[in-house]
Amino acid sequence: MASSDLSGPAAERPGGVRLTGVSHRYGRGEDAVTAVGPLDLTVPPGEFLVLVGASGCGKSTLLRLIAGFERPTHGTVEVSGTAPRPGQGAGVVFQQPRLFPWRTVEGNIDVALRYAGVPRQEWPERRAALLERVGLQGVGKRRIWEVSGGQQQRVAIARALAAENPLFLLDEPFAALDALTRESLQEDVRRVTAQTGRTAVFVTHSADEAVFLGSRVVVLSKRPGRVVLDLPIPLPRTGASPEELRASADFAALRARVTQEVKAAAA
Ligand SMILES: Nc1ncnc2c1ncn2[C@@H]1O[C@H](COP(=O)(O)OP(=O)(O)OP(=O)(O)O)[C@@H](O)[C@H]1O
Repeated sequence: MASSDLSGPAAERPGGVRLTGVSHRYGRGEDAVTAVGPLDLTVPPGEFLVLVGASGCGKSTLLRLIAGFERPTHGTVEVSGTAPRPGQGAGVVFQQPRLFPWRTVEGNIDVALRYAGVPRQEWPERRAALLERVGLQGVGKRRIWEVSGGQQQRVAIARALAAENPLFLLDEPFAALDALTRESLQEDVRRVTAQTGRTAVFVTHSADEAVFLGSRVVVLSKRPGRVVLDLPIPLPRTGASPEELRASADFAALRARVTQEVKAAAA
């Protein structure tokens, strides 16, 4: 496919994202802060795009614009060919799981299934499939405070997958987790997106996480964030084990490249 096609019809298909001349400012007058842009970015359906950059460079702002939680001060944002609307068209996972603590794991997933308009008789089957997909079989009846932080984040991922939206947005979802749990969840997210073919946009500070997860990594400059590196990640999405992938020379070289660019951008 010619690269010009990526900014055209591909971005209008389900799960495609297109940002054109986007910038976003918070506040007014002397207090105004331009958080991001101007930038153009096109994400074709099925791509796993990771946004990396220094703290405060506007990564979360960009994700919120794509989710439709904010409208850009300038430019246009399109998801699946139309302006995004909050809560529709994309599943979102935040750094904190934001669950209903008094409900069970299953109860939290049921809320998402109801919100997605899934008929009640289909809930048991859909719920079981979601719990299996995120490795939570056997804990469905536990209350949220009875499961670990990593399991809570798995519930949040299952909830975001419940509506079967073609777009999956994740804002530093593993930042608060220990290293082992983080790696295990990275592997799950990589597997789930490869299996379902969803488009993903993932925000992180970590070059390691970016290269492991992404089929493409975009590094942003310091605020206001602009694209300083747009790098395809030609590592196998299926077949190789996570251990093989992490141990490969290609992985190390890509991680070094991204680390270098993030440092240079922040300087
Ligand atoms: N609601 C808001 N009102 C005013 N300023 C905001 C708001 N949200 C973000 N900002 C400012 O916009 C800039 C970008 O913030 P944003 O959270 O998008 O960055 P980030 O790259 O995600 O940061 P981090 O990696 O630390 O989470 C920051 O200077 C931040 O203080």
